Amino acid sequence: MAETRRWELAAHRRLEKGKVVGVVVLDGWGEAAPDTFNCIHVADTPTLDALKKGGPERWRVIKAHGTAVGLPTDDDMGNSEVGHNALGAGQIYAQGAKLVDMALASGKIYEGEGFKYIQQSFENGTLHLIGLLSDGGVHSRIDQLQLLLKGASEHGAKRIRVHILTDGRDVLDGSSVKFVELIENDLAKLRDKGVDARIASGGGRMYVTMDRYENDWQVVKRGWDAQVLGEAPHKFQNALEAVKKLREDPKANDQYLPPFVIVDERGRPIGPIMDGDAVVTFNFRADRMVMLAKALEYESFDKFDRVRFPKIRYAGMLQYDGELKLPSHFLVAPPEIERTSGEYLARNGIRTYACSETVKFGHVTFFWNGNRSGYFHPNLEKYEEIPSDIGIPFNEQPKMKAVEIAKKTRDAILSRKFDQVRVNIANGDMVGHTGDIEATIVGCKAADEAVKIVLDAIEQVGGIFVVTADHGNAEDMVKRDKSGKPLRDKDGNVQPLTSHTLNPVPIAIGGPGLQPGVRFRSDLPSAGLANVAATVMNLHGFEAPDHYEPTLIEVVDK
Ligand SMILES: O=C(O)[C@H](O)COP(=O)(O)O
Ligand SMILES: [Mn+2]
Ligand SMILES: [Mn+2]
Repeated sequence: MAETRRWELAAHRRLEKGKVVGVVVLDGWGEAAPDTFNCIHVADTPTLDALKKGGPERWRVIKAHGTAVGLPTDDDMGNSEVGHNALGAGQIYAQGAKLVDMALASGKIYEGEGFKYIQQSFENGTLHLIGLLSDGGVHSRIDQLQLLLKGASEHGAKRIRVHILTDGRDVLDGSSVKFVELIENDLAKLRDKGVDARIASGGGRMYVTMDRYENDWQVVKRGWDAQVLGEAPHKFQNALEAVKKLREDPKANDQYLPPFVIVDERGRPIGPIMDGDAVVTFNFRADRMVMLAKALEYESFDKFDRVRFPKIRYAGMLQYDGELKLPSHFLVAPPEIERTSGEYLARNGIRTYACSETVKFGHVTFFWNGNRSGYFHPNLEKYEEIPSDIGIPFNEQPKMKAVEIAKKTRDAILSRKFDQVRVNIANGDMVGHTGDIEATIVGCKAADEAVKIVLDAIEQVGGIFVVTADHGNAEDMVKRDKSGKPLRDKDGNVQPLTSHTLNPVPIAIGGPGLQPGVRFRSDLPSAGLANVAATVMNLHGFEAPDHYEPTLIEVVDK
């Protein structure tokens, strides 16, 4: 069926071609009731407030979590990968989390090429499992790791080493202890069955291993030293003691725990990665595993000194980059996100500029284009990255590069060299993840200022804007009870919510180029992020392909 589809898009019956369309994605910017823990509400955000007044015809909310973005259930919060995939692809795909669930439930994971490949190391080598240890469901899920541990041992793994990355970002800070206990319990059961299974190393996800978009290779190096070389500044006899001890530092935070290795009575690391071993990175999400995948797989590599490059059999939980075919072995085939709006528009001559700062750059390029790196049409596209701050938590620089991104985008708009400009403004999300309420308020204000710069430029060229978000975060910064009341400890302190939320996100359209009769339809109350691509195509003057989720807009006579 897909092969017979044409790439050429039909002209829209009512909407003209030739307007510059500015698509702004506010990362981590959900819609929620006014509240002191709603940083978007508390912050001074005149631009977004004005857009909201355009509802219901030019402002509304759309779903950004759960099944609306291809996640297993409606209890799953949205995230950048699935959010930008849906925004760019215009279609809802079963995402990595769900595909892994299905492969584990059916047992097919053990019959695939990837598992058969690593299995060859089980006789004489160790199986290493590296990944994020939590039930956040954004990059990985602990229940999938538990099933994989059991399944791998039943399929011949005799010696297993788990290299954990503590979370505190997609889940509450401090929850690392309970997740380590859970896995230690499972490993003890495996040991009872004669499998030599232990946690071998660990560290906080933002400080060890899980950098993204090559922002800071030192993060990956710290992980490499612990996981592969068995070297780290902290040494403990077991992981529970490690996490508990490291958390005694008053400034400790699961996201940033320093690297540690587990050692035996004689102080020797119990699980460095050696020649002949098998390695699985058990995150299903790509962005924060690609860098490690390169270090594990590429013979030639110059990002840091690996000291030792063990000859291993390596598989990702998924293939993380479809264009680079990385890693070349994987346990579960990733969703085949095809016929994205980026590809359609490039093939129909639309000139596109995409911009963000490093920590979100791949969101408006790689994720937007269906986890595909590179351009569709280099002559028509320009992707520009503004370097992010390195090595500081974002609550220390909450304005991030919002204004710089907006100014570059303004220049791109005013150059009139592009038909679409697409940006991601990171503050609501990146500062929201720190749990620092004051800083998040500052970040939201900066994001609003950046939006104004882009909208002013759109105004100058007679263009159209679409302002939306990929999922919630900054609009709710506190852990709540079932009735929605903030939970307080005995001293009256609230527990900051560092994660994303289940809230819907706003979408606003406008600009001088928007024809007077264009408004949001009222017959799609459950629409979600995947409905945005068809909307944007319409605003470029094209009908959307019929396999896309329906457009959010209609044109009425005025
Ligand atoms: O990777 C992260 O920073 C978080 O786990 C999820 O945030 P994102 O989906 O907004 O990137
Ligand atoms: Mn995001
Ligand atoms: Mn986030």
